[in-house]
Amino acid sequence: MNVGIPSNRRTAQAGQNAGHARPRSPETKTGANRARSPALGKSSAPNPSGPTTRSSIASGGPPAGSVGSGSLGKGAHSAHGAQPNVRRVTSSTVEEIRRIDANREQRRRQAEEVRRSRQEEAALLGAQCGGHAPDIDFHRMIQNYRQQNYRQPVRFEPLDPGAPDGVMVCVRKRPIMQHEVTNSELDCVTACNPCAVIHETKLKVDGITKCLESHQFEFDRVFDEECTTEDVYTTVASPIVPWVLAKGGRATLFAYGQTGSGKTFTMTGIQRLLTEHLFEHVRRYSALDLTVSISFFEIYGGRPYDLLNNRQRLETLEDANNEVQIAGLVERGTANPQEMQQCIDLGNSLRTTQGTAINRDSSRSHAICVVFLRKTGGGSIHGKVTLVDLAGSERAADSKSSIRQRRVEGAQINKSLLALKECIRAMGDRREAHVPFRASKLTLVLRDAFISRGPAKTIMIACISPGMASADHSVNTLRYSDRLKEHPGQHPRSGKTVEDGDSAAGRRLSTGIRTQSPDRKLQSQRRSPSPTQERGVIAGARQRPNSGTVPDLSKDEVFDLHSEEELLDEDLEDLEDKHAGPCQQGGQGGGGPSALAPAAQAFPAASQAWAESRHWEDRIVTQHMHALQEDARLLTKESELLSQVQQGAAYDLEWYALEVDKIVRRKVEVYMNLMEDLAVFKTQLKRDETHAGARRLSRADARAEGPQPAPSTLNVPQTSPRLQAAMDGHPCNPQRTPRTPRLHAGELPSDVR
Ligand SMILES: Nc1ncnc2c1ncn2[C@@H]1O[C@H](COP(=O)(O)OP(=O)(O)OP(=O)(O)O)[C@@H](O)[C@H]1O
Repeated sequence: MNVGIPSNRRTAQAGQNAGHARPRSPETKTGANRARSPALGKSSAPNPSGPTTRSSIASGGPPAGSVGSGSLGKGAHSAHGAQPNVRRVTSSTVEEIRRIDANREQRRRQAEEVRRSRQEEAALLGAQCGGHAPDIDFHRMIQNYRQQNYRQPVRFEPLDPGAPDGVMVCVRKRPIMQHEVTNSELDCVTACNPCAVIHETKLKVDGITKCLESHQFEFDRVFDEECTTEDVYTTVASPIVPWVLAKGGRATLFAYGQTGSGKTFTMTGIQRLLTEHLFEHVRRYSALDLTVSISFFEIYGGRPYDLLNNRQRLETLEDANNEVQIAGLVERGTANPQEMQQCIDLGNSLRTTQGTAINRDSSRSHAICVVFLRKTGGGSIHGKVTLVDLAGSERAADSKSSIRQRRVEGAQINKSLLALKECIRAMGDRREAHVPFRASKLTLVLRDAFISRGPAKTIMIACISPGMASADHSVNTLRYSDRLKEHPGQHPRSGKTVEDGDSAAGRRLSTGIRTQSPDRKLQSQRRSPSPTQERGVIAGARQRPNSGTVPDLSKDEVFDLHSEEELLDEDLEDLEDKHAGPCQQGGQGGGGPSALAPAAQAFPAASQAWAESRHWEDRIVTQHMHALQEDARLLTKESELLSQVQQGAAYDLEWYALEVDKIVRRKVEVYMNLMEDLAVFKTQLKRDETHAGARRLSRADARAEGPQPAPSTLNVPQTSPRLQAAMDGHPCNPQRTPRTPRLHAGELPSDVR
């Protein structure tokens, strides 16, 4: 009601409202509401029943037709003396309508413009990426971050091996690869020496709004994708050569990182460059009278194999001085760079590689190339350079896409990498009296490289992939590397996460070992430790919780490692037997034919179940991947639909509702199918477990009683309580849940209908 408001103030207010998109005043609201009434459309027509003003209604005047303008005003003015008010209210209402229309039109134009420019940008980006445009919004966010935080990279100064710092950590980012571009992946790593930033792309809790989480780290040197291996060598490795010669020191250089991140690429380059450089310096230091020799071996599945001797299986022994010796390891003398390079090439060609989901040519072992500088004649070691190309750390998800053997390898690799980290950290921590070298074969054979009587230097090159799909793994790699630099009484100097901060859970991830759920932990605790557990330092840490042997290994991690190890014991036996090459047959500990073969002969049902399980294992992972991809596609569609409606571009709400309905139905269908397959898979797993139990029992019987009992006389053991509990409690347990019928497109399950 405008009663009591001076007319001149109301006019001014109406003028203001027309000019600015401000919240409506009560009067403009009234005007707008009235404007929507059909009567308003006829306002210019003469009104026979006479005009009515708001003041007249307020004052109890006669009700009449709609508010109008033009001729309408005269009678009203003469009758009630209120025409100026009518004109003003009317004109403000019309103006309000016009303003609303104009605003809407402007919003529509703006939305259209944004859409067009987004499309143009996506097309441009798509053209740059060979038709596979990555997510344009994330692309913009990363570009904005780079623009806003740009600073000149610090020049690459060669590392000083004489510096007191324990471990030097450098990072190398490889260029984005064609297969990543084809998968529409974004480059989500900003490398600017000495900083490395990983941008993780995320959706907020509403599931639609995109946001960027940037993890910042600082290292001794950070090499971007433009840097060549020569740059890395000159900065990181070349200062080591004169230092080793002059000081008689021992230098160890690691390449660490996710599978496919460029470790082998970097390490083979360093090996090649070192060959020339080393001989050059040996000539320069001719007064020392040194010879160069080389050993090259790999650790696969926890066992060393000689790469310069046809992959002969080796044994690690400890001598009277507690020094680890690798019995039978060949050491080849090399007179010139060419000979040394030939040895290196031979070793690299014999290394165990396999195609994985991430890398077509993935190294599945730790390759250790040791270059000795020995006194001519005397044979004592003057200096030593150890180049370690570590096997790629993996997420469980990466290895799941491969066969079981890859998973077992992956678990072994992660276990040894965890042990390596703990050793390096324990050495850096002066409070640590004990360094857990026995935790893995890798650390055991490297013990000599770490604890030598003379000067020693350790350098880690952390390799990271730039792809968005690897972002979480790259963060883990950098956290792992960052923590190598921690020293007592100091805070970690970087590893800052913009937004959420560095959560404990995130830190745990950096160990490469999953954290257990409380249930699983409890189950692990209940189980008695296996003999293998009691060997390593992890077992020691468990027995002496206060000894500080493994300083920050959380209990979760310890238990996880144990259960993982326990689960893998059987598999590793098979794996090692399978891996033994022809050269090992009949040799020391030679595996001979695969251990699976006799078992398969003895238990045809077991081998069939095993084969079926492998089939289902692959199938379930593929199905899950497809479900996720479909879900992601639907989510994108859903968010586009929603934003269209929110921007007012889609007016057909019926169409909108139909589209949403279609999307939701499809989602239900996809996940119901997956659940159905999961139910079958769980049955397979149970059968698998039963057969494995039978095999274990048979082996134990054979060992205890001599001849192996006939399969028909076997007592098939019950499924383990752990698996039974897991299956009983799981919604997909086929015994508990009736098998869901496969849905056809557009059909809804009965409980959803
Ligand atoms: N800096 C680089 N420049 C160009 N290509 C690179 C670079 N780094 C790695 N690559 C390429 O990336 C691919 C994977 O690299 P590489 O095999 O070295 O990875 P990796 O970390 O050793 O993997 P894995 O642990 O699985 O053995 C190879 O094709 C390699 O040529």
